Amino acid sequence: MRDFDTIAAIATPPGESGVALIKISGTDAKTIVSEIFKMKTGGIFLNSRPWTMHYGHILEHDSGDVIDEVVVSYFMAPKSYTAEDVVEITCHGGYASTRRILEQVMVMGARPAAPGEFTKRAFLNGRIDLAQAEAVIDIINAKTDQSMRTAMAQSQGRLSREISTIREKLLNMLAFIEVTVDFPEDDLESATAEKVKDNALEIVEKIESLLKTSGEGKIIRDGLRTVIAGKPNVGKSSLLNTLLMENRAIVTDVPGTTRDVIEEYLNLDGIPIILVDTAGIRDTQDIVERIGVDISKQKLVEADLVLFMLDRSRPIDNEDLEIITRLENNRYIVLLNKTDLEDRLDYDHPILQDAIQVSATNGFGISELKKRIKDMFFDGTVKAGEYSVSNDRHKEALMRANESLKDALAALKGNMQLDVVSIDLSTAWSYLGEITGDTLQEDLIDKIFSDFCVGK
Ligand SMILES: Nc1nc2c(c(=O)[nH]1)N(C=O)[C@@H](CNc1ccc(C(=O)N[C@@H](CCC(=O)O)C(=O)O)cc1)CN2
Ligand SMILES: Nc1nc2c(ncn2[C@@H]2O[C@H](COP(=O)(O)OP(=O)(O)OP(=O)(O)O)[C@@H](O)[C@H]2O)c(=O)[nH]1
Repeated sequence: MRDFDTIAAIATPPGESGVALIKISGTDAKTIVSEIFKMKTGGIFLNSRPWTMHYGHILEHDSGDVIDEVVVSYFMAPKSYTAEDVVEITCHGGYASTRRILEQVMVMGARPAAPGEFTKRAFLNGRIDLAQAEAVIDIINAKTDQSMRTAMAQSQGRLSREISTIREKLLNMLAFIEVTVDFPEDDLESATAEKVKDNALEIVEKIESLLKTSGEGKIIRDGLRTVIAGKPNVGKSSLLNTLLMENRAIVTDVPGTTRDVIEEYLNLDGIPIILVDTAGIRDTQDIVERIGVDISKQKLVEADLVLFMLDRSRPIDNEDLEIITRLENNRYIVLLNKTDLEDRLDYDHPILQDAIQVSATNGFGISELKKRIKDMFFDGTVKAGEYSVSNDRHKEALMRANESLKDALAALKGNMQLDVVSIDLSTAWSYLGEITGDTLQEDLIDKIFSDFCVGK
């Protein structure tokens, strides 16, 4: 194991809570805490057995003043989260206690941990691979049970095992080719080519079945960005409220949300939906409103799905048509709202063909809308209990590996030299290794961990 310096961070969110956790990892973790921890038993923490918890008080080192009442646990390397010595201090939740304890830990020689640094050490020390480390963030970010299941499966090595199996197979193929090339007198070329081809086809099939899950996988991990669009006053906000009333998931402050755009999480039978309510789109001279309208237009561009709403109690006008022209590049569902009022629509317009009749105020048609969304994005590629590829980085690596394998197959078909085929196979092997972090450059690895939160 590599020898790193000792790092520390508060692992729980800032603010008031029942308890808070301060994590310390590295060779000096135990010595550092020993200096400031007075155990109730009178024992010395430095001599405590691993994987035990101890009750006592954290003292300010210089004055000996009691800072807080705590429970301290000790995990001995390599059986800990980071695979280093880890000490965890559980203190009373709150700004003052956590800050003062962390300060003492620093005074004793620890350094503040960078975002994701604990998990990064678990990776660098070989306890988990990169795909498993990435799953840790996905677990933290998971908004629905379904998102959580996918992330947990990945953190337990589900994808990594599939990738390792394929990479081993590729290595065997490479070894096989090498033997053939080294002993040309045995005239094994064509038999080897045949065998390599069979194996490559098998791997392509495996990779493609993984790739097939990636569309749904991404939605399960990141959520389906669904923008409610339409003219002012057609009932967009009412729809948002009706949808949220039944199935509100976790309400978070999504960064970048402006006053004019509301973003909320909705749990649609396990599918996380980021519902975006936009300002009504129309031409306006009012500067403030125009900013809102411009943001709405931008949100349309970023949407996975647009719910385009019309007020059924009024004829379609130019303002509606102007929004329709913007929908050409989006997947959308047309909603005809206010079905409780008199119908004044002219149904000639082609966009109205598959429209769903709803009432945002009395809930009419809402279950049909939900079903339509599910049918549109989930064709059952991901079956219950199956793992899906949810991360764009993994998807890209799989796609590149697949291309290299296809190059190898083309070379075999063209009766190219077997060592040409070897190059393609080892390129595929290398791309797949990026997923588990075996062949990824250090700066890219650093970037992945920098997206974590401090204390993870
Ligand atoms: N107190 C505490 N709770 C926590 C965490 C933590 O770091 N501390 N976790 C932080 O995410 C999660 C649990 N993740 C963990 C992952 C690995 C190990 C660990 O010690 N693994 C060793 C030993 C396993 C064993 O005893 O067999 C290993 O894998 O070698 C601990 C926690 C959630 N709860
Ligand atoms: N009768 C009836 N009224 C509705 C229905 N849905 C919304 N409304 C009413 O239509 C009006 C406008 O609704 P909002 O939800 O604020 O419309 P909006 O599209 O968000 O409007 P802007 O924020 O201005 O873009 C309100 O008075 C709602 O009560 C419906 O299904 N039936």
